[in-house]
Amino acid sequence: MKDISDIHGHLIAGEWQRGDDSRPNVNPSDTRDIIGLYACAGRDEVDRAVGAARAAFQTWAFSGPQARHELLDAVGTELLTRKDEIGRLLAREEGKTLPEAIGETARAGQVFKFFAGEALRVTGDVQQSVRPGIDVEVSREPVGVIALITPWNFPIAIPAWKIAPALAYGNCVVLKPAELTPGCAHVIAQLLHKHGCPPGVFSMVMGSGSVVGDALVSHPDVDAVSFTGSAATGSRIASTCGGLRRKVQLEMGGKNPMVVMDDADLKTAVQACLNGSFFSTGQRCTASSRLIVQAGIHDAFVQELARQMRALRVGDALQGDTQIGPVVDERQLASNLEYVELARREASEVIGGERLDLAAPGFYQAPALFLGTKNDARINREEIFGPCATVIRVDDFDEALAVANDTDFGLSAGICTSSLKQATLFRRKVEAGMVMVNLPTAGVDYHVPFGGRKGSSFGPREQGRYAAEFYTVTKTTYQSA
Ligand SMILES: NC(=O)C1=CN([C@@H]2O[C@H](COP(=O)(O)OP(=O)(O)OC[C@H]3O[C@@H](n4cnc5c(N)ncnc54)[C@H](OP(=O)(O)O)[C@@H]3O)[C@@H](O)[C@H]2O)C=CC1
Ligand SMILES: O=C(O)CCC(=O)C(=O)O
Repeated sequence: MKDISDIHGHLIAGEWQRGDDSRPNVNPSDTRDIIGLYACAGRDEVDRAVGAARAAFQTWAFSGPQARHELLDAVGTELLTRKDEIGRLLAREEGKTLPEAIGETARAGQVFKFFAGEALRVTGDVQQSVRPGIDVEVSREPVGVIALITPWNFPIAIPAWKIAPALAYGNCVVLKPAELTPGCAHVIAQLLHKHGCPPGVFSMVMGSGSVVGDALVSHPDVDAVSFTGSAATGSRIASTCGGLRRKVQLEMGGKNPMVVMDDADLKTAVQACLNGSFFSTGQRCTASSRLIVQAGIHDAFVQELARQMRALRVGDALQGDTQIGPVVDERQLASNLEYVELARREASEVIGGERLDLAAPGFYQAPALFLGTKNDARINREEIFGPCATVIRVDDFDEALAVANDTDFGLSAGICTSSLKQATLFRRKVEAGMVMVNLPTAGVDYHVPFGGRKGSSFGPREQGRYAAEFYTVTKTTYQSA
């Protein structure tokens, strides 16, 4: 029988609340390892959290920047100081390797510190009126109560890059982390609580998307929703928010192209693709999932990439020599394996991709390359979200660019080339929110905008000072002098 005192509770109105339902947080590297029990909320908890946020809003909105700066800075400092320990928890609950997990925790710390600075730099405009004797001021104000819904693949960085700007600009927050990975979000909640976040300013309610997520998105007292996750859930949230005329920001999937031109440095191109396609087990919305390779370099590139891919060590995320951790859970692994089966029909050759049975029971999969594919095949249209990349052979730059842009998504795009002309043309013409030249499509900075075009994103950008567009509303004031 489970002991209720062991359950990690929700944070609502400044208090830890357990309820009586909970779910085990399972280590995907070794399913015998249960990290802890985490509470599962229902609609009542959501109501209480939103109510507490509404009640706290007027005070927090007018609290001034110093308190916000100090809170965010303290949380950022502690995340950085404890990055090894928290990174270990992240690797244990999500399955990315320890260095990746520690790096992500450090990134979350930097995000908090960045927005601690932004809290001191909320600016507006003073303009001259077209009418004499009138001053015009454009100022930014907080939006209100913001619901944040986050996925499992970046369980600390994504909550951080939504919570920190929301609080910096004076909003109150209710966070619902992914049910698969609540541990890191729970740590952020602990730190906000510990460093004096006033009751109701930040609440965290754990549980399933269909209950807690849905209750939050449709709650009458929520003013805005920021979501990262699948395109299907994102579309559903967009229609609910549209109907309610509620501000919404969506970060969804990608089918990111990486173009490799004949004149690319082979070593650079292979490294960029190895990293972009397979690191973090391919579970990144910025992963390079379509490798678009010019005919002249194609065979040498594929041979070298396949050789290095096969040499990648798949294993327990916490083991020092592991390069590719497990897939996050059985459902995601089953979905990846279905795509491998589909690739057997749609590609001319499949390398790797099989389920691996290692010493510990976990969700292990060998990285996979699907060769000789056509861009209209399903494996090139749908986001797989696993350690799988397709290869599409093209004749020249124009064809590479056309294939790169022929997708419903538009998050990140890369090119490997030594030609300044081709790099420049690609930067200008590719339909993506982020472009990488001689770099992996995944792996971004914490202080500049993040987001895409077409089916990948909706609403204003996340991160950097551009985050203010979503987390504030402008007010234009006219005053007779
Ligand atoms: N762009 C990205 O970064 C990500 C993309 N994905 C893509 O999505 C696929 C499925 O992953 P999955 O985790 O199921 O993604 P989801 O879109 O289902 O989950 C993302 C978040 O939304 C929540 N959610 C689910 N349903 C609803 C709902 N009806 N209303 C409100 N919130 C909801 C989830 O809660 P809960 O998990 O608790 O049910 C989670 O917190 C992956 O295979 C991948 O292709 C997934 C994760 C991240
Ligand atoms: O590539 C990165 O660094 C970020 C990717 C990301 O945010 C995502 O996959 O959701």
